[in-house]
Amino acid sequence: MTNTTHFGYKTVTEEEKVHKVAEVFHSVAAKYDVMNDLMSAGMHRLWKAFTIGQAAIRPGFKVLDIAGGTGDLAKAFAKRAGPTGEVWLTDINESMLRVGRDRVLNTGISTPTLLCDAEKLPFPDNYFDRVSVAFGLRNMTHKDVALSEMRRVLKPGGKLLVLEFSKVCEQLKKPYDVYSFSVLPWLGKKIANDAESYRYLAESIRMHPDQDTLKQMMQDAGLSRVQYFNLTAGVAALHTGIKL
Ligand SMILES: C[S@@+](CC[C@H](N)C(=O)[O-])C[C@H]1O[C@@H](n2cnc3c(N)ncnc32)[C@H](O)[C@@H]1O
Repeated sequence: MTNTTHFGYKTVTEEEKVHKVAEVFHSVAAKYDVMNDLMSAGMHRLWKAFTIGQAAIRPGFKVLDIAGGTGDLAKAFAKRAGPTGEVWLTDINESMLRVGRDRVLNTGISTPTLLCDAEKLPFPDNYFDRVSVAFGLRNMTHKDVALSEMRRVLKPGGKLLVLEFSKVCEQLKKPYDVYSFSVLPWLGKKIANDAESYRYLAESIRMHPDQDTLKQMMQDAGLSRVQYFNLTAGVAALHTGIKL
């Protein structure tokens, strides 16, 4: 039997979802950074700065950034881990990873870069001090499998950080819906000539588990001391958990 899942509001086979997500990120890779700044009015930088603070990377740390895309987190982590550290920039999508690798290299930092699926991480057990995933989990087909993989590769005492769009507070719901379903696709069309990918973005955010559901999923994956921080009234949330 073919398993189905969702791609935004559409029901698709799991295989179709993987292809469709790949198409979205091949299509947006070149304009991804400028669109991020425009769509969030630069706020994604603050959310990432908060995540970097919570990661508390020390020199020598081994860090894995999953679905790292254009490399914002990996770049910041590599600066903090220093020459004795090891920071991996990974993503399933070659177009995104290529942009990320070049951006990181342009800052004079060299990080290992690897094309890989979060659901099958090619790393040993108990290897990393920190694992991060920013705005990536939403696109994964088997989020439970990906979260277990993230836990597996963490060292005991290591920390997982999941930054993702989340559920906004009630007062913001209406204006946020108007913005997401009208302004976002329009901006996508104007800037990246791709309204569809940005419609998918809005839909996939609505389909993503809310703060408490994701917290439970992280606990189910075996993480402890799971907590979350709402950012910009829940537009995004950072979840953290420890592998004991
Ligand atoms: C919205 S981008 C986020 C990029 C970057 N982390 C950031 O915060 O700007 C989502 C990324 O998730 C990646 N992705 C989707 N499914 C994945 C999977 N199963 N394994 C690894 N990466 C995946 C996509 O290729 C894409 O680069």
